[in-house]
Amino acid sequence: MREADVTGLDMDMVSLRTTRDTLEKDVPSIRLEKDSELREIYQFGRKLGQGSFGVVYEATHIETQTKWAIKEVCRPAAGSSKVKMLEQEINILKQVNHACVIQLKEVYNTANMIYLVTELCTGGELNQLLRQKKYFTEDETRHIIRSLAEAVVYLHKKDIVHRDLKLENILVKNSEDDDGRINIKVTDFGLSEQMSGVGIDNIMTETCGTLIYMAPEMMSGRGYSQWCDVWSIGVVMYMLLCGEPPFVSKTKAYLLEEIMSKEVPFNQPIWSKVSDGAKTILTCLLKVDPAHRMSPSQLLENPWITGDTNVPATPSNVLKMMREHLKEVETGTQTPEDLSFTSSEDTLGQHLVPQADAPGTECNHAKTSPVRSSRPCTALVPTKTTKQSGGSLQQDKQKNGPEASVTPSTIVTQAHASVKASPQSSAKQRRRQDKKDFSSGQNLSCDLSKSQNHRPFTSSKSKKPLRCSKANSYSE
Ligand SMILES: Nc1ncnc2c1ncn2[C@@H]1O[C@H](COP(=O)(O)OP(=O)(O)OP(=O)(O)O)[C@@H](O)[C@H]1O
Repeated sequence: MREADVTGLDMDMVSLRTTRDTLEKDVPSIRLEKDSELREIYQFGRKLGQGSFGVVYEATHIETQTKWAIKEVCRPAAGSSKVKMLEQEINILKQVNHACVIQLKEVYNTANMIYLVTELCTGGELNQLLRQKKYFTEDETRHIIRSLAEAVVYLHKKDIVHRDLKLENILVKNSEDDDGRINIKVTDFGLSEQMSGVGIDNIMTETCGTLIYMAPEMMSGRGYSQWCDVWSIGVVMYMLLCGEPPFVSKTKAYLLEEIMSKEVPFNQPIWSKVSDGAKTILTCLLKVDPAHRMSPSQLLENPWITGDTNVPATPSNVLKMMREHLKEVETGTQTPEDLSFTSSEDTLGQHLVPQADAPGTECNHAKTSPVRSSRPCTALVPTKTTKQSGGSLQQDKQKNGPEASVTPSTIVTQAHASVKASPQSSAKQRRRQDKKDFSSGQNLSCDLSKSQNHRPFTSSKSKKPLRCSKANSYSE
């Protein structure tokens, strides 16, 4: 047995991204001469499951008597699509270190096999648990969704988009911990993408994932960003609460049509027992337009998630909220200097930019809005600048901190200029125009298809033919 080189992995298997090396955890990658040598380190137990790559076993580390899961993978042919997925999975698992994401302990390489040693999740997959229970209570769902949102916030901060979030890829660490809570671990990063570019390079075009969890912008094939994961959180949450997916259709085209034409359905009797708070979150997560979707950070701050019932009521209708805000300025309860609009504009023209992570802000459009995609869920600010900065994701991060990277405006509608309205005269002018826009209702709609028709997304990523990567999951 010999330690692998400093890069940590077999270089014929994995081409590491040099920029990420320093961020990676110290996951030992060990070369074994024979497969039998691993049996001297671990005692293999029951089979836990089978994936498209290989078999997963429970295993006991002989020296420490600790239990692990070992994924045994036949080394795929060099250059095959499986190699890319495995590379991606290992590369990403080496970088992540979060309580709600599966932990990779070690990687073993032999001439024919690769072994991934990960933490053991004795509770199996979340979909199995859901099948047993039929549906989860709001309390159980809250805990699971909070953990999932925490994992997604963490991943997105690392520029990792999971792209295949679903019940099957959420493992249960233990069926129920001491508090009766279900501890989850996000797994299966085979279809994940790490965004290494800036601005438009962070728009992906590959269609991948599992249909019922797939965001509409991903299905449309016009380009998508990390907001596809938010849609999937919405589908997972919906399924936890009622046991069934919100939208079902046999083909991608029909499913897309269904999603575009329908409200999030709350017709089944079970929904009468679900709180409005939970339903509101669902409609905010399942927004057709990703620019109007609730961010994972906002989700974490939502009173339904935090259980904080003392959050001051905010007007749920954004237009109403903005009018009240302007009225305060007019009546002098707020000075112009108090205002700090983040203005932006893309080349598509006027566009409302959700301000990142306004706590307690809720959307309440499910019953009031006839068009599901036309109402934003986040605190919105008007956009009136005429300058296009070409600002990038990285530039935004430098200027505004890491959270800036997860605003839809930076990704979905490409680069925006973020300008603080500090000089009084220009701020006055801008606000006057903003007020005009708000009172006329202008700007309050962002139609994905219109936007994209106007300026189709392009990507530096290669476009490959549709291929089946695993049962129910596919990628282009
Ligand atoms: N760490 C783990 N602890 C417990 N069970 C696991 C663990 N990892 C995987 N499993 C089980 O083994 C099964 C196969 O996992 P694996 O990761 O190989 O495939 P998959 O996630 O189903 O899909 P893919 O084909 O994309 O690899 C899973 O469905 C799960 O039930």
